[in-house]
Amino acid sequence: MTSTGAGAAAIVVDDIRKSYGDLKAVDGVSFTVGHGEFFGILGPNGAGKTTALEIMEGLREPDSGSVRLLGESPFPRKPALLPRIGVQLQASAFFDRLTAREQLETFSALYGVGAGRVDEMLELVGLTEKAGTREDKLSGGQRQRLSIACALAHDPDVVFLDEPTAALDPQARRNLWDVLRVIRERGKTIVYTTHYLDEAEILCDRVAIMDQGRVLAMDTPTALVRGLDAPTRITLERGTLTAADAAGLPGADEVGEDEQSLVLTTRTPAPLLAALAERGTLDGLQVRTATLEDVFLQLTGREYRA
Ligand SMILES: Nc1ncnc2c1ncn2[C@@H]1O[C@H](COP(=O)(O)OP(=O)(O)OP(=O)(O)O)[C@@H](O)[C@H]1O
Repeated sequence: MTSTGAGAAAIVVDDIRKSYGDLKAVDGVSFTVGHGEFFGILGPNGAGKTTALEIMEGLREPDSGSVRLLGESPFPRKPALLPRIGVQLQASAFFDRLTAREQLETFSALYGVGAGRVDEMLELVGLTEKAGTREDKLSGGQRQRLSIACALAHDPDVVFLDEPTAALDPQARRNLWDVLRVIRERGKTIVYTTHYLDEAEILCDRVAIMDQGRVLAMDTPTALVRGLDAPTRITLERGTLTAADAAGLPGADEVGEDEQSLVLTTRTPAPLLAALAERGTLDGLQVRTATLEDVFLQLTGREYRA
């Protein structure tokens, strides 16, 4: 726990609103983020995630509502808060012509901390071997990781990351997930935005799903998915079992067929999977449970499109 006291929240967002002309970018958003929590703000493009994040960081003033960040109002900027928060800068905010190491040294100096953590930060984000490479010669994923390292240079308590995995290839995204997990293990409070629901489901302790400026749902990903009470779909390659046999298995609620596959729908997957295993039909079997995309569909009536 930090100096805000045991049990106190790291961030309290209370009914914030922000309009641009007639557009309600953030339309009455409230939530609390606990110390050490990895909190995700999710939603499609234009949902209001960045605006909400910038209000939390103190970069933008809300039209109404309030934010307490580590017990302080972040807007207007509080010098006392700055050493305690890390904000990931967009890659374009790097200094020209500096190597990865020099970027980190410069950020450390700006924060008034020594360069003692630079090697550790390079190691944390997997850039030790690129320390001497100029930032404009790094890949997109490497630049993202460097920008996260710069946000951590002064060892802040709370880290804000705006779409850190956007525009990365799948491998680079996964590498970055490992970095985010390590930051979380170090006890940092992380607030991040993403339009990748699958990723948030894996990484976040809790998520707020936003759409059109509002929070539609907020909870742990597991609780949100469980709340759907959606069935599990088990797909078998066609020919492994007849539809009639499948319908007689314990737990098989519905059986459907198409040219390639047999699809069993169940609310009790364990006995059904056990029965399928007994019949030696597990080869090529796929199990699909509900995801946050299904939660979004239920909440909005629309398919999720990032
Ligand atoms: N400075 C601004 N002036 C006018 N409109 C803005 C401004 N900033 C954001 N908006 C609009 O407010 C809405 C919310 O934008 P915001 O960037 O917060 O959404 P987002 O969920 O972060 O989307 P994205 O994933 O595309 O970044 C959008 O419709 C956007 O066009």
